[in-house]
Amino acid sequence: MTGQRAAVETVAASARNLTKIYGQGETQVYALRGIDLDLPRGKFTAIMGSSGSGKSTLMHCLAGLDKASDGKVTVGGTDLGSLDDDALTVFRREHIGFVFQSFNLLPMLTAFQNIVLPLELGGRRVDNAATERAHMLAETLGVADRLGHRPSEMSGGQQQRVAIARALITGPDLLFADEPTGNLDSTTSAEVLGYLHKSARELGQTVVMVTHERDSAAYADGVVTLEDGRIV
Ligand SMILES: Nc1ncnc2c1ncn2[C@@H]1O[C@H](COP(=O)(O)OP(=O)(O)OP(=O)(O)O)[C@@H](O)[C@H]1O
Repeated sequence: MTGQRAAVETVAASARNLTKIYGQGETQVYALRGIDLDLPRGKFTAIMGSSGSGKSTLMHCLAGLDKASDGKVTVGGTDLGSLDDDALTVFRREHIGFVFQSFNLLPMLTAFQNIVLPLELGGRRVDNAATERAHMLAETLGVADRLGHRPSEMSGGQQQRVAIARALITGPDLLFADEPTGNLDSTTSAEVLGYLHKSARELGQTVVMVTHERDSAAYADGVVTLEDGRIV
């Protein structure tokens, strides 16, 4: 095995000298000041830091939602800097899953229909294998008995777990969770964080979560702390 392939198999995503500058001249803001980071495959990593430390910027650059000013981001062996906007959109759809504070489920669709939606949007058929995977994810995330329900018929925690299943349906290289428990009470938050951890441990999914809560970060296998655009 070549060194490069070995690296791709153990590291899901990496940043090298990742730098992000907003604005120009006197209004320039250095949001990221040369970040070097490897996200281990199949692990749950938390990105922590106070407000303005660069957490969202780091996540957006790693997820291909924002372009770096300098440096390099690699996800699943692909250099994101080598992709144009259209290619990046397709790459995100196929290789990156997103979970947000607001669950963003479509209200008129059932849980099952929400979970398989990314496949349909990507032009893939929901065949037997896809249906089986949706059921397996629902089982793992404890919402198998809710598959026929619409979001309004589910609790916040259940909706977020359906959103996690939806983000995992394509088997992404990375699952990004941006303050995933921001809208949940502490008991439900603990449950959802437990399921994110389970997604890494049992399904081998690489999970990255942005949070400003130390309690939430405690569920992760590793914590990256940012301060003023640097890892500390
Ligand atoms: N679009 C933008 N234009 C100019 N400055 C920006 C922009 N986005 C972020 N910044 C600045 O970059 C720095 C990092 O912001 P970022 O949103 O990444 O921090 P954060 O840690 O996610 O904060 P929070 O926890 O409040 O969301 C801050 O100083 C912020 O003001």
